[in-house]
Amino acid sequence: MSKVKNIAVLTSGGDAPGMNAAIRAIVRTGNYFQLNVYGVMYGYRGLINGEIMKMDSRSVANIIQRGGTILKTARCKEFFGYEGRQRAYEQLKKYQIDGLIVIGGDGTFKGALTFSKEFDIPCIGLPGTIDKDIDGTDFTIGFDTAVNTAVRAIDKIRDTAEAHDRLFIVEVMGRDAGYIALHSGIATGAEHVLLPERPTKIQDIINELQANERRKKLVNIIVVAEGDESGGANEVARAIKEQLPHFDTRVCILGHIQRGGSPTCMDRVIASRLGYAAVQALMEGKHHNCMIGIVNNQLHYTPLEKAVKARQGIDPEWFQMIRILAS
Ligand SMILES: Nc1ncnc2c1ncn2[C@@H]1O[C@H](COP(=O)(O)OP(=O)(O)OP(=O)(O)O)[C@@H](O)[C@H]1O
Ligand SMILES: O=P(O)(O)OC[C@H]1O[C@](O)(CO)[C@@H](O)[C@@H]1O
Ligand SMILES: [Mg+2]
Repeated sequence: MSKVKNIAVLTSGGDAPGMNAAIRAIVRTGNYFQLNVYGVMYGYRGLINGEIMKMDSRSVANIIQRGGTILKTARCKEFFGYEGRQRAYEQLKKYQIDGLIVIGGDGTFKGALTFSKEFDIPCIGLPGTIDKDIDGTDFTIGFDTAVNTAVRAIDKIRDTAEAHDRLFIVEVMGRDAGYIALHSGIATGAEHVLLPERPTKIQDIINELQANERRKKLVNIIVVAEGDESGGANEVARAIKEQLPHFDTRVCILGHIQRGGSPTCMDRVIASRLGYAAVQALMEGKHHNCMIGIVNNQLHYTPLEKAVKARQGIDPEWFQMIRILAS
């Protein structure tokens, strides 16, 4: 018999499509096993301020297909301080909550780790971020939707680039990670992909653009991750225009459209599996203070201290492939 009776769930950091599917899975699994499930509004801010409500199966009806998060989200400065976390703990005590599920990125997990150590509250993390920048999981809730949104947008940009023989520099999200850029760039046949994981050599790109011009290849798409050290699409455009002023160059920053929208099937399935597993982990008293991810299609449990920002080395072969396939 599970000792856990009352659990809470919150979403924190940037929203990600599929968070609602995870909330739904948590509430329905919890209710099925006769737990009380509380939803905390606005992430850690709502925990500190006591914006907590009981949820039941009907309160999560018709949300699996919706982007955003019905619990809303926030980035909360007070939670960085002990006093804020103590206030949060008092709220959990008030509702007799004995397990907390946090859905967010690496920052959210750092907060949960400190909180669980200080106040002995079991926490489970679920990776919810479009950036896919977390160790211990092959996928994060939201990445697949975001990257598909970027692909659809870049396909449209290519149409107009083709019509005008233009160079387009498209900036995609990814604060410190280039996964959205890498995958959307490959999937749209981009000529270049610039990522924070690899130093950008603008001069090499300029040389290749000139070589393309000589062989009458006049349409070029460069996908830049916002976190690339070159400073983003505007900076790349400025550097290129200095040497190639005759190129008809445009910049498009995709921005937050990548965070919204109905989650893909893949994100809904990942979120449902992870939400279901999170409740089971709390009930079984196993894997406390772990993030649950998916590795090789199996659930994978990573201690929160190791569920940190991932910066994978990207094999240089990928970049060679991008150049060959775009030639
Ligand atoms: N070191 C920390 N100690 C306590 N709380 C933290 C810490 N780091 C982050 N948090 C809490 O987690 C919140 C979310 O973190 P952050 O803004 O880094 O987003 P994230 O979870 O990494 O998601 P994403 O990067 O996808 O937007 C912070 O606003 C803060 O409340
Ligand atoms: O919406 P905000 O708070 O400006 O955050 C933007 C950041 O969040 C992310 O979308 C991740 O959630 C990053 O790709 C981006 O740098
Ligand atoms: Mg983060």
